[in-house]
This record gives sequence, C-alpha cells and structure tokens, in this order.
Amino acid sequence: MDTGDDFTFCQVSSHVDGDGSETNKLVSNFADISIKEESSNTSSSSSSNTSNTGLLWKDGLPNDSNSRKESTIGSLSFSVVNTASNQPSELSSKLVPSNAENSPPQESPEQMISAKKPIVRTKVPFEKGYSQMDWLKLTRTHPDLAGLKGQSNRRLISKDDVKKHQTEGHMWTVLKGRVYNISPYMKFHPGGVDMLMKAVGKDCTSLFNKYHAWVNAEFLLEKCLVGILDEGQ
Ligand code: HEM
Repeated sequence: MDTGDDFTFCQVSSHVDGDGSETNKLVSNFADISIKEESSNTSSSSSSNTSNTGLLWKDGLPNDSNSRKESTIGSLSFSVVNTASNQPSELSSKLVPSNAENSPPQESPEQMISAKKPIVRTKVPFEKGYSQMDWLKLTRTHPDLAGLKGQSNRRLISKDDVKKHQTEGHMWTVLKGRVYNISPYMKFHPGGVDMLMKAVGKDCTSLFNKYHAWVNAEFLLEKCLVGILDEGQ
C-alpha cells in the first residue's frame, strides 16, 4: 500500500452503471460516508474516471475538494465521499444543530430544544399481576380504592392536607387540580414505584407532563380521586 490512509473496506451496494440511482438510495440511508469502487483494473486513482461512476457528487460541485478523498488499495481505486454537509443524517441534524452557514436546520426550534435535552424514559418490567390490564380490572372490582370511606370525592382539599398524606395506603398527589390517592397504583405504574414516589405529598403535574403528557390519568386514576385541590389555600 502506498498511502498512509487507513480505510475500512465494506460493501455498501452492488455495482451500478449508468446514473447511479441505486447507489444514491443506499448512500442516503448510510448517513455520512460512502465508499464506491471505481475500477478493478487500474493501479492508481484518476479523477477523470470519477465523473460518470454513479457517485453522489460529480466533479466540480461545491465542497467537492473538501469532501472527497481518493485512494487506492492494491489494484482497486476508491472515492470516499462525505455527504454530511449536503445531506445531514437524522442523527447529525438532531445532535449537532447546524448553523446558518452550513445547511439550514431541518427541524422546528421546539424539536431542536428537545433534542438537546433528551428525557430518559425507562419502563420498569411489571411484576406478575401488576400489568395495566390488572390495574383496570382492579379499578372495576375494588369498592374503595381512594380510601374515601363514604366521603365525597368532590370535597375541597388543601395543599397542607395533601402534604400530610404520605403514608402506606394513603399517598396523595395533586394532578391537574385534582387530588388522588396513588397508593394502590404504585406497583402498577409502568415507570416504577421510585418515580411515582416523587409525586407523593405534592403537585406532580409538571413531572407528569415532562414524562408523559399523553397519558390519560383522569381515566386511569378515576377511582383514586379523593377530592379537588383548594386553590385558594
Ligand atoms: C400520578 C399519576 C401518574 C400516572 C397515572 C402515570 C402513568 C403512567 C403510564 C400509563 C405510563 C406508561 C406510558 C406509556 O406507555 O407511554 C407511565 C410511564 C412512566 N411514568 Fe408515569 N404516571 C404518573 C406519574 C408519574 C410521575 C410523577 C413520574 C415522574 C416522576 C412518572 C414517570 C414515568 C416514567 C419514567 C415512565 C416510563 C417511561 C415512559 O413510558 O414514559 N410518572 N406512567
């Protein structure tokens, strides 16, 4: 080998003559780099035979000199084409927001912000008997999940009262202005007991929305409702 470059050799497509449309399709799926065999008979690379080989860019296109490297390995010659600046991959556009001088951002500002701070969402495998289906069955059959003991679940409850309820069987939280006893739901929570414990004794609306605003808690916790938060207090 007569160059110091270290190339990893892998086949990314079958050889295509003509316009190279198959190569383009495969290369775009392959993110940033493509390696295309150009000739199996010559012993040195030649820029003149690259113009019609189905590469992404033809000779003379912008950034050509920066983005293409040519090399030979034995009797094979290759062009290594960096497509990153022209066609940002999904990964690079999410992790490295592009500035105005490079390619324009392809996502809305909201998406860019959420890409910067990914929320780690880990589901906990449920114990036998604690699936969401089991929870729904329990809500249909249990006579008093909220622990109301005959009281109305329309009563007003103060923040102080919510704070006081943090013991086994009586763990209250506030979600969207409603007070729930989440004790019975603890082991059924797909995010795990530890996560749900963060909600106990306080308003968990923002935490709830941070992880899963789409979850229909009004329905899931309907039978755990103990009252309405008294906003005046
Ligand atoms: C208080 C009422 C809550 C209910 C009814 C509830 C319900 C649920 C449900 C149904 C899922 C599965 C979501 C899915 O499959 O897409 C889930 C997952 C999860 N929850 Fe909750 N949750 C509550 C509160 C919270 C709170 C306060 C936290 C954080 C402190 C939390 C953290 C998580 C996490 C990390 C997951 C697993 C990953 C995910 O699917 O998002 N949850 N929860």
